Amino acid sequence: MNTFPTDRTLRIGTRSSPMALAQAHLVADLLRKEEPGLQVELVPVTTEADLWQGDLAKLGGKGLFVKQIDAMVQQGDVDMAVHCMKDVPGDVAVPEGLVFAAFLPRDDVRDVLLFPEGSALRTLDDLPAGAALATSAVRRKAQVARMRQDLEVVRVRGAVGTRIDKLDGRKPVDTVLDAMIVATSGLERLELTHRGRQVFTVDEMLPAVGAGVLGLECRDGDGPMTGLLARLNHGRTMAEVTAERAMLHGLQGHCNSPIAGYCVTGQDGRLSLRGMVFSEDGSAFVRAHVRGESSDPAALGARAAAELLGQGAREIIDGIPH
Ligand SMILES: NCc1[nH]cc(CCC(=O)O)c1CC(=O)O
Repeated sequence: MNTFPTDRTLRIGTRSSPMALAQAHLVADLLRKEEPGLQVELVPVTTEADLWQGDLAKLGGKGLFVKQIDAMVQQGDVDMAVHCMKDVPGDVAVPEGLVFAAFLPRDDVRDVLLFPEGSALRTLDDLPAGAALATSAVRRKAQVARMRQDLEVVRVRGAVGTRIDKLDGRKPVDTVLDAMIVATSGLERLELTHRGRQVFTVDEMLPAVGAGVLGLECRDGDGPMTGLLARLNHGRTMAEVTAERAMLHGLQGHCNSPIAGYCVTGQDGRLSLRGMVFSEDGSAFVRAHVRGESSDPAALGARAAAELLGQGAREIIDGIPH
């Protein structure tokens, strides 16, 4: 078995948000368990995208959260990065010289509805007409509109904890918020699961490509590092994420295009991939459900994309301003 040099400190580049730090700590613990005595150091960075409170599209759009950290890995400032695969753009290749050497077993992929602290409300149906529902994800907005057309969807950005502070009125907002949707796995990583009320089924709200998956990225040519990370890889999750991301790549969306994609491995070991592309308000959408062997997840993703495009996904994507 490949061992990591004992005289080398492993540096993990991470965003400085509480969720990102929790993820980096989790990975550091897993690495130390794998390689007892390993020296691990976290290098927190506040990215430009974290500082910017406006519309992300105006700052350069997708991938901003990961770009700065990727550059640090490329330059050798750090040895590796932990990324939420949901935040890693799927329309472009992984940056030059970098590789995802491992994916951790997938966490809960479902989205969950929260209410302000102390609220007696429990479900989306409990909200009165015109209530302000916070989310900045176009995918969530489109799918919520399919369940409730009468809500006002409000964009709220920032780290998950900050968003919840806004929901509870601890941080200022332009609009008083009546409810909010976040990722279940995000709540778990912040130890805030008790705040979740209605957990949406994947049929009600199809997850984002890569939801609930942490990817461990390092330099392609760093043998000891890729060798160590490979030992943490979860093969089934890797196949599922590869299929979803191949679908996303085939669709070539933009940062305002609501796209959902979710692949699971069946009892028989075969992959089952569902994909959907929505118009902004969810009133128009296309969907595909394809199955295939886990040995070629990228082909399955390409097939899902082709099917969605055949149903008019391009027109829906191009019809949304960006
Ligand atoms: N866009 C931010 C982001 N990126 C990943 C997660 C949650 C964890 C995950 O799905 O991997 C979140 C928070 C959220 O969407 O509520």
